Amino acid sequence: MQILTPHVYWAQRHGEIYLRVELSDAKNLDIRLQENNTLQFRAQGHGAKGDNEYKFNLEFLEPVRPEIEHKSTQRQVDIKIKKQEERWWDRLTLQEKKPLFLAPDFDRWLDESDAEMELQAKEEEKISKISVESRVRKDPYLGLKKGYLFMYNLVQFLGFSWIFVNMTVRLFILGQDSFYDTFHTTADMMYFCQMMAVLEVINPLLGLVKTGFFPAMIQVTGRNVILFVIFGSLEEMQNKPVVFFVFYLWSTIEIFRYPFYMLACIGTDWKLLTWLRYSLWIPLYPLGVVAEAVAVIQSLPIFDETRLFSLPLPAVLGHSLSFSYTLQLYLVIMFLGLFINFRHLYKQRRRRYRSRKRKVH
Ligand SMILES: CCCCCCCCCCCCC[C@@H](O)CC(=O)SCCNC(=O)CCNC(=O)[C@H](O)C(C)(C)COP(=O)(O)OP(=O)(O)OC[C@H]1O[C@@H](n2cnc3c(N)ncnc32)[C@H](O)[C@@H]1OP(=O)(O)O
Repeated sequence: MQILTPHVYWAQRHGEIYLRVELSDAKNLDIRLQENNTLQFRAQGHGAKGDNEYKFNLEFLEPVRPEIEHKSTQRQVDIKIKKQEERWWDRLTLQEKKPLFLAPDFDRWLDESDAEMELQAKEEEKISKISVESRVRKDPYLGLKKGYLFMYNLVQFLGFSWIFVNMTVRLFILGQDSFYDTFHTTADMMYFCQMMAVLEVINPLLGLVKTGFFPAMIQVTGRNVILFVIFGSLEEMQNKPVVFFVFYLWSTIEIFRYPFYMLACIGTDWKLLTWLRYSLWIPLYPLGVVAEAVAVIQSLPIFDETRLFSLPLPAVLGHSLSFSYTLQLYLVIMFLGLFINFRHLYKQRRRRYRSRKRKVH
């Protein structure tokens, strides 16, 4: 048998040398480092000149470690050698003239600055992994917290879905007639969901979620004023079509927001659901505030008439101060609340899409 030289391709990193020997189905591999820092390769296989014995020697530019890793596949033999010192080499071999059988491995090739960036990225990844692991280790109740949040979001999702489906089915069957008894058919579930929603103000206070306390407070208080004070305490309001629009707008966002949070609890993210959670509020929030404002305005004469919640006044100032004045002030606060939460949601949307874009590049 003739002894031939295979084609050898090489690339380096600061700490390693990679060699790719073009020899398929290599057998009887004998790869060793000789004392003079020379790699000796010998094997039988199928190379450029067919089935044969192939060999080559490479005397490295700088000292390498004696342990050599190699893997023979059907197509090639991959060799990894560790440098004694982590340093960029100007060339592979001690002899200046490049051996004819040796060429750069362009699949693996990086120049020094690219290799440095790769090294840096690996370091950063290692550091962030360590910090995530230590954060997880630091909080022994993380599983419990996630479990609680998951259950909370699931219950809210089921509640609002029930309201949404119920209203939609009734709308298809009864048409506009369904507007008038929305309250009687769905109020109990809405009471339950909105009472539970108070937890959304408590959760950020306990550090369970990253939500700001103030936006959550505005959201929950705003809705509960409408539900419990305007609709709940005035029977005259309960069969007005405005109830339908308010409940429909509230539940439309929630059937997307809560599943989005459920997925976040298990570290999952569905692009379409995320987009809906961070986009649907753009039309729904102003519409919701307008519907709520209509409900408040419609309730003003009823409060004037019934004197419900009116404030007793000394006789010289008149009989009592109607609750409708408080509600007129509330109308102004409502649009202030709309502005604060609209800005908050806009920032959350920008933060979400900006950080995702950064992750992609
Ligand atoms: C002080 C008293 C003031 C009283 C003032 C009264 C004035 C009231 C006027 C207000 C008008 C209200 C009108 C309103 O009722 C109309 C409507 O609702 S119409 C329908 C449309 N509505 C909406 O779209 C709003 C829906 N609501 C919300 O989006 C939230 O309630 C809000 C607080 C506004 C914003 O949510 P948040 O700040 O939580 O943003 P994110 O969703 O981005 O979440 C931030 C991170 O926290 C994680 N998180 C949050 N909650 C949970 C949870 N339950 N479970 C798990 N994880 C949660 C979330 O995943 C984010 O994490 P990361 O940053 O890692 O992604």
